[in-house]
Amino acid sequence: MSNQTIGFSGSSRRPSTGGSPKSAINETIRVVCRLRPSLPMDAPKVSSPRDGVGAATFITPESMGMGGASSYESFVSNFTPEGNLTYSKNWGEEVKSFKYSGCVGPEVDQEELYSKQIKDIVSGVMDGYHGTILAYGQTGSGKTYTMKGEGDASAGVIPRSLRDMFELASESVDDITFSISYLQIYCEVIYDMLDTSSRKVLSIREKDNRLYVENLTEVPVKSVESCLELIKEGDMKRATASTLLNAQSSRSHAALLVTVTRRKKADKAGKATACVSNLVMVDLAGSERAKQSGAKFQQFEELKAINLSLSALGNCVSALAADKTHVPYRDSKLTRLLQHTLGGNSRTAMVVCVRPGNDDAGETYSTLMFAMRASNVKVLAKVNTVLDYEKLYKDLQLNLDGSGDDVHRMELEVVNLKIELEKAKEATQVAENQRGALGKRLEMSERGFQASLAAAGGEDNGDLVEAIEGVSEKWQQEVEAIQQEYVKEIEALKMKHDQNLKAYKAAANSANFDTEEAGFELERAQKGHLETLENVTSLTEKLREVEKENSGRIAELLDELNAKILLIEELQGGREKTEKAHNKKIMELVMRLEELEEVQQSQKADMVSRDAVLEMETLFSDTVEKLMHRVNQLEGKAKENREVEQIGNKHVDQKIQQSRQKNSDPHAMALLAQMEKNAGGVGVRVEPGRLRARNGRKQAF
Ligand SMILES: Nc1ncnc2c1ncn2[C@@H]1O[C@H](COP(=O)(O)OP(=O)(O)OP(=O)(O)O)[C@@H](O)[C@H]1O
Repeated sequence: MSNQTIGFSGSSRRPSTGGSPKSAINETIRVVCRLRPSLPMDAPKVSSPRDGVGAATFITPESMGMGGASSYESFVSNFTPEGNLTYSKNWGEEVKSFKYSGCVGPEVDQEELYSKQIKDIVSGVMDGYHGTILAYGQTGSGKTYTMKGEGDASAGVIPRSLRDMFELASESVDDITFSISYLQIYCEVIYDMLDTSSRKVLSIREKDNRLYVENLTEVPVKSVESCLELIKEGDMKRATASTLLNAQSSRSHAALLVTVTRRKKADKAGKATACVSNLVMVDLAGSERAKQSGAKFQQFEELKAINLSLSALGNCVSALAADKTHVPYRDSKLTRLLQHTLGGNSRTAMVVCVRPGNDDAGETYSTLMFAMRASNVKVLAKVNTVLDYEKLYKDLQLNLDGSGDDVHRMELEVVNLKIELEKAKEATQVAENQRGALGKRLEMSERGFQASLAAAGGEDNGDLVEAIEGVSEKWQQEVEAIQQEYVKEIEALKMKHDQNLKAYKAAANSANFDTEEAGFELERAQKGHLETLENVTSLTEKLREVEKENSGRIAELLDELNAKILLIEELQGGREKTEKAHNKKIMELVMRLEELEEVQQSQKADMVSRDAVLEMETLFSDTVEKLMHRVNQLEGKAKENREVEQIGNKHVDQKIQQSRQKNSDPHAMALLAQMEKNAGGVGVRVEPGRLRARNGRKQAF
């Protein structure tokens, strides 16, 4: 198992509306609406007074004859395999039409769905195109069933795709290898499902216009079974994760990434290429409303994250469908991960799953609307070919090895030819020698013959001379025949020698040429390797620098983290104290409340009735009114008294004045004495001018 960085689906270039590159596929996202059958869990729920028995929001062949569906508030009233779907709202008053790539009802099985809607995208992946299959829909609508399936008979898209891919690979002459990665996005955090050792959190990175999930585990696989086993292990981990994180299957998005590397043989120009393509299969989390799901606490947080990512997906789909320049991919991890898939370089199919329960009508409608938008998104998929450096290197090595063999073979041939040439030379020499010897013998014979002829003497010996001349002639002829034979033999040897020489020269030339070619090739390869090596070295250096930077940054981050942990601990300590104080306060308040309740309870017994209170209130206000009336009366009286007193005072003052002037009025004196007495004091002298003020105040009440 290797732990490395791998890419998700190539370039994010948006498809242009103009001409497309050769072998590029210009199409839209293929949207297939799948209506799942009614299950016991969709037991009839009464959703309106007019809907007494409903269990399906769409008409199925089974429900068709029962006449129930058309009485529902909202329902799928018709659909065709060609993808036409009609949705009726308000008991059929409003009708909305949708058009998808296909529409499959409950009667369509996994095999039919796969072979008609998905298979060609999978085989496209084997030809070098990226492919993406998504399952979207409300919780319980059949996404996992569609993607994974149940058992062999109901196997879903994932096992069927893997089977097809391995089968195609076994039939191909090319060298095809597979690897898989498996991840989940839970509450906006990416987890590696194939890393059994840790629960590391992964990040999405971008480099050279290529998105990748950093450090995501990529496992080379050799069979469908090993893939399924790894997925099972991942799912088990997911189940474990669900206890740790409270994540259930529907709470996270699960994505399986299959990378296919197809190596082709080098062409005549010696260029070896490889296609590296991805098949991404995503089981999205279920869309649902908090109210509907009754989510609380952690579940609510999950739901928030799911809805955030699904609505981000919806926003991206809307922006792409409307051909907007800005697509908000960065709004969620899901959309960032699918950036190159949606509207980019990947053939994409989306199976939109719909539940039949009539309580789901609202969700069904928004699912259908989302699907409609998705079906307008354009994609431009192209074959993803790269230079296969590994193969190129291996092939060159093999070629060089082969050239070496050829040179060696030719060298041997040359050596053999040289030996034969030497032999031919020797044979020629022998023949020359023999010819020389024969010539000498002939000369000697000639001389002997002439001598014999002279000794035989003249015409008398005519018969003998004739006989000798005949022998001589015969001898001469024999010698000539032998000579000719030798000449022929020498010529043949010469010819063979010349031929050998020619072959030797040709072999030597060809060997030289091949050696030269091989030398050039080697030089080119060495140059290429050198460049690659230089690139690798500079990349390694960069990597080291980045690692160095990262380790510095990581150290800083760790320090920060430690500081934050300390802070959190302190805060927690403080919070605990505050909590304790709060708890104490709450306890006190609770006790106080209890006391009050007790008091209230005891007061309740003494409490008068509401009528009695009203009566008392009326009595009280009557009394107050009367008192106010009385006060007003008294104030009027007092005012009158004050006026009378003023007049009286004035009169008394005049009288006192007069009597003082006269100093003999006994009546005035008596009055004065009386007044002084009333003023209350022994030794108090009442002056006539001041008497009014003191008395005036007293008389006010
Ligand atoms: N086409 C179908 N035929 C038969 N049964 C189906 C079909 N689709 C779904 N089901 C059944 O419906 C139930 C819910 O399906 P499934 O678990 O796939 O839903 P889901 O959308 O993945 O839910 P979640 O979002 O919670 O993961 C399962 O019991 C499944 O077997």
